[in-house]
Amino acid sequence: RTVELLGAFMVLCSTEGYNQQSWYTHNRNSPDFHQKNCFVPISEIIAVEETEFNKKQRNIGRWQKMAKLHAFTVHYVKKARNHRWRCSAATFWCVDEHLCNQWTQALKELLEMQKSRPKQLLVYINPFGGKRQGKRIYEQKVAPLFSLASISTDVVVTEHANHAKDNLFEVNIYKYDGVVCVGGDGMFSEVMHGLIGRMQKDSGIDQNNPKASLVQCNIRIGIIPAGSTDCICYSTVGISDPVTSALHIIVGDCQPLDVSSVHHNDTFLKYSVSLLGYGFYGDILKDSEKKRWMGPMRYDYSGFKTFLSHHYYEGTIAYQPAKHTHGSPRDKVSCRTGCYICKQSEKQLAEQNKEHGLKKEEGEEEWKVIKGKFLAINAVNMSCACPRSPKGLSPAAHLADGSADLILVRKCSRFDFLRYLVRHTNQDDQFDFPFVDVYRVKCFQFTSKLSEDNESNVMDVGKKRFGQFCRDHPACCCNIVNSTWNCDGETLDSSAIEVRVHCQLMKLFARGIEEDCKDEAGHSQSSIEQLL
Ligand SMILES: Nc1ncnc2c1ncn2[C@@H]1O[C@H](COP(=O)(O)OP(=O)(O)OP(=O)(O)O)[C@@H](O)[C@H]1O
Ligand SMILES: CCCCCCCCCCCCC/C=C/[C@@H](O)[C@H](CO)NC(=O)CCCCC
Ligand SMILES: [Ca+2]
Repeated sequence: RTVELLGAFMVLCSTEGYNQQSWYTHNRNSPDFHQKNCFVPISEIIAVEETEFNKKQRNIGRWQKMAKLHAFTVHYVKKARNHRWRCSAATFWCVDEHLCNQWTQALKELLEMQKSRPKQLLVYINPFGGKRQGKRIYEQKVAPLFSLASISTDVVVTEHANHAKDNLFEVNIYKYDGVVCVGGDGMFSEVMHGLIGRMQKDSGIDQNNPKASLVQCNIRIGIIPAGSTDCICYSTVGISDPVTSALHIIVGDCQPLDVSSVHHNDTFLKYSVSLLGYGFYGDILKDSEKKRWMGPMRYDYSGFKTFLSHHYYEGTIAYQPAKHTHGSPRDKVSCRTGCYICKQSEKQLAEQNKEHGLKKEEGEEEWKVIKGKFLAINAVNMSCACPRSPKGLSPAAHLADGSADLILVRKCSRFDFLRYLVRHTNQDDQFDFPFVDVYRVKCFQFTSKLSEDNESNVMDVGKKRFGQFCRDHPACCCNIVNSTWNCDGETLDSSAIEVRVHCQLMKLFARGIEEDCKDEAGHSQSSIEQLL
């Protein structure tokens, strides 16, 4: 019946940007049917509108003589290469007004039934993130799409750091279906801290207790990338592109995300979803903060400088392996949309929530301890893929499996460290070095040698006399001063930390990275023939 009804229509298909338009009849038997037609699941329709014909369109072929034409336009998601989404449109027209209304009505009803779609959003824009384009990106690329999809918004352009976070403790967040942040990873982090913090406050949970069972945050966060690294957006969508992200928000996607809590001596410091990095990435960040005026380039500058300085840091790591999850960091099983490993963790989480047994178990499990000199200690909750490194720091890390990958890069030569870094940009295995170890963990603790010494009150006069460098090996680049922890792009004040992964603590408007299944002609094989 669907095909019959549509047979009565002519279709005007316009491609991305509404530039090239072509007219054709909807006839399945015509030879070019499969080239010109696309199959769009209802879940990927953005909006349906009644359409007025303009003069230009009316002057076409035999339809010119008709008294009145009736039409509706379907705006839908068009999947392009490299996970990029675009808004495309097809206008259906015919002479039968009743038929046209029936179709418009039916499609609108189907859209109404998409319950996961947001209707009201709270938007925070950081006008100073990345290349300072946040406001323009939102106004020109995102707001028109939200309006097309009939999403109403309350927009706050931030005036200072922590504006968004503080605001989230004051507003009635429960009237929104989601919070959108326009900016980079730092802006996302602010919004996440605001939302998770607010949820704990409203539920009477003390964030300073490292063992507290945190309350999940069901208000989804959407990220419109406008920052310098945009690692969280890239790792959860597959591309850093504002229009693609806006469309994932509109269709109401949902991607749960693991969040790590970071504590020092029973004091809450921060949450982390991407990178907790000590040594190399901590030093890059510390140096780059002084060069914010350089924009995203600051990371290249500080990265080069930090690489040359080649500092090692001595310390002790204790961790509990993540035995609950089925994957391992070197199994080459990437986390993709509908990930089986993350689904298994979700089931376990639901069972644990029923039994409240998690905490007892954790206390009983063994801790592994590693002492050493490290160039970098990186704990990642997700792959940390970004345009600089499309496969990321740990390519097989999972977004929502309740674990983090702990990567230890021990003291090695500059040349070896460079080989390690270069492997983040090609297909070779970056863990296949004798000086690199990687573990999948559910919690870990770190203490630097310096704080251990201070705690045991062994104050070495030599340290003071020789300043920053190691007394035993003055030429070895082994730093007596501590490095800084880089927590999702922000520095932590303490070097001794205690970290615990909270499985699926929050949710994003995303669906994880889709398996790319474009055929030669660019048609998506995974589209479901639901509508046309
Ligand atoms: N109006 C503002 N003025 C100054 N700082 C702000 C303002 N709004 C937000 N911030 C702060 O700016 C910091 C950086 O912002 P953001 O993450 O958007 O950009 P970025 O650092 O360039 O990108 P990335 O985090 O991806 O590297 C955030 O930590 C946020 O707290
Ligand atoms: C010879 C070429 C070698 C190139 C090697 C490239 C390796 C790049 C790996 C990039 C990993 C990014 C991890 C993401 C961290 C974010 O939470 C954080 C906030 O945005 N960004 C940085 O700390 C900024 C970190 C900046 C890294 C350069
Ligand atoms: Ca994870």
